[in-house]
Amino acid sequence: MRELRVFHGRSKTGQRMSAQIIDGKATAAAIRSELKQKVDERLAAGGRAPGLAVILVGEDPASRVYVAHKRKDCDEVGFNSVSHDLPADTSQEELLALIDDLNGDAAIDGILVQLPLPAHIDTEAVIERIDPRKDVDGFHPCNVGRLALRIPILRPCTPRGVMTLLERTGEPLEGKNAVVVGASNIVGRPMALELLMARCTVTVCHSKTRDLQAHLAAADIVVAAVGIAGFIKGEWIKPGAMVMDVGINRREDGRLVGDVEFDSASERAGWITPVPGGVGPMTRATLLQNTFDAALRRDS
Ligand SMILES: Nc1nc2c(c(=O)[nH]1)N[C@@H](CN(C=O)c1ccc(C(=O)N[C@@H](CCC(=O)O)C(=O)O)cc1)CN2
Repeated sequence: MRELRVFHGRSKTGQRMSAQIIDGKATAAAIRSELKQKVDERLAAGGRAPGLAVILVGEDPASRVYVAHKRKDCDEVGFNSVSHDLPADTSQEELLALIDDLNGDAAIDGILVQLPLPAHIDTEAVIERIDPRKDVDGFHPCNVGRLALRIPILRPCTPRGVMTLLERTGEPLEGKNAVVVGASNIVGRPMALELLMARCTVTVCHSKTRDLQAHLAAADIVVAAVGIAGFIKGEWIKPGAMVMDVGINRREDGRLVGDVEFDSASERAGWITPVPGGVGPMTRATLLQNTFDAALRRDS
């Protein structure tokens, strides 16, 4: 794995570590650089820049940061990004009308509506209004359905990003026991479909799962997506497991941590993603890949 940072030593808190750290930031940078080259080639051949519309409704501080990063990423790779920052009291009808306009806009290949939306807006209705061919988040029922049928076109960004990281380790995935902790629509469920497509044996655990530790004890791959800091303890990890931490939780002291106790898990895991710098940057890079793929498909 080109971007792999191997770390056999001691962590900041002095813990002995044996896991190989998967550097999502470096992998994401490599993907952006590959895309930039493809965009340059496309422009040189007389094509147009892929266009991404990014819609933000309201003032959620984290969403503002994520959206700003996505726009910056577009600039870096030469995409045309169009911003729609709407006030928190935007009605559902206004948002749907904007999506209708963007669905019909020939310069736009991808439409992204940053989540979460304000409570008065029906998120499912908004996602379903996006033309599936422009649904670069991969959340539309058509795209999730295609993934379930193993004929994906646009795949949800975080799970696709996790698969990219797993694949770039060079470890065979086929036949491995994979446990996904969390069953959300945007991560847990599509993650399970991705792992199944890679021929893993997949278990999805959630808040009603009876013996999480027993499932994890057999897990060669763990994907943690619960949104609770340090929820998964290091001693629950099977020695040598590949641990992919999707959680991004801000502690009271301001530090960002994942859903997995990193130091203790690093002593047992074979591979592990850090937080920050693991899966998060891959979500952004995969959005760019999806937008490029959508542009190619619309042109063909
Ligand atoms: N329409 C969407 N909304 C949301 C998605 C999504 O995929 N589509 N996912 C999350 C938020 N998200 C992208 O939008 C996202 C979150 C975090 C990161 C990231 O790079 N995190 C960094 C740390 C960032 C920080 O310092 O705060 C990291 O983990 O290293 C990227 C994308 C919910 N909404």
